[in-house]
Amino acid sequence: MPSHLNSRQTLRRQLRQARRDLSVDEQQTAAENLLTCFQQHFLGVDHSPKTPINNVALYLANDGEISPHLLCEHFWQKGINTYLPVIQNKQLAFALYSEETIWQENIYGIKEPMTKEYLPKEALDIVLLPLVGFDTEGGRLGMGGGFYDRTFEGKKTTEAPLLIGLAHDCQQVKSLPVEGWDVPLQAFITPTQVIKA
Ligand SMILES: Nc1nc2c(c(=O)[nH]1)N(C=O)[C@@H](CNc1ccc(C(=O)N[C@@H](CCC(=O)O)C(=O)O)cc1)CN2
Ligand SMILES: Nc1ncnc2c1ncn2[C@@H]1O[C@H](COP(=O)(O)OP(=O)(O)OP(=O)(O)O)[C@@H](O)[C@H]1O
Repeated sequence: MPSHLNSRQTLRRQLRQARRDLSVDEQQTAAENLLTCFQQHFLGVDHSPKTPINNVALYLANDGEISPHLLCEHFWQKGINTYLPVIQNKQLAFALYSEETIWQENIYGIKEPMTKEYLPKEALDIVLLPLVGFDTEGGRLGMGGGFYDRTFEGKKTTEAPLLIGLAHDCQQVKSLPVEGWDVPLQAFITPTQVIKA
């Protein structure tokens, strides 16, 4: 195996362990500070978004990932529609997430909405992505399925949606080994900082 792929695997293992080592209390505090950080950077003084947001994709936290559930509550209060990824032909489709959602589990045991209705991905304003590691250049290391990369392959940074990674601070690395298929993200939000790539 080429050494850069090997180092990707090693990094993935170390960074997954680091986020799984966080306590329940640390996870709760991280989720609260993530919401504060998001609000400070994406909302104007009057608490409305600086640019209108209608549709946001997020995820259900798994394997120590920082949880966007407080962001989700905030979106629901604002009448913003939220969507969750559903694995479809090695890509992701985005299904509405509401109080009425009926669930199924994907092959990794992560809950997904059970539906055949998806929002075209271009109609999403923001996608909040889970990640294992990130760097300040927009580099993202995921779980290794390549799902987000396949889904947004070829998307220009000026085209919707805005891709924003959510992470614990312990998931930041100096520089990630980049692969040709990696889709760069526009920003990362952690409990303490917003990093624009
Ligand atoms: N919360 C969340 N949802 C998500 C993602 C994610 O990273 N986080 N995904 C982002 O793409 C997709 C799922 N991708 C995943 C890829 C690998 C594993 C995983 O646990 N792999 C195991 C091996 C499991 C097996 O092969 O049976 C492992 O590496 O330990 C989980 C999710 C869609 N939904
Ligand atoms: N656009 C693409 N077309 C075909 N294969 C792809 C594409 N993007 C990624 N892959 C494949 O997916 C595999 C996993 O990629 P990678 O390790 O970058 O996933 P990841 O970003 O960590 O995962 P995820 O986005 O699911 O969290 C790679 O071996 C690569 O061959």
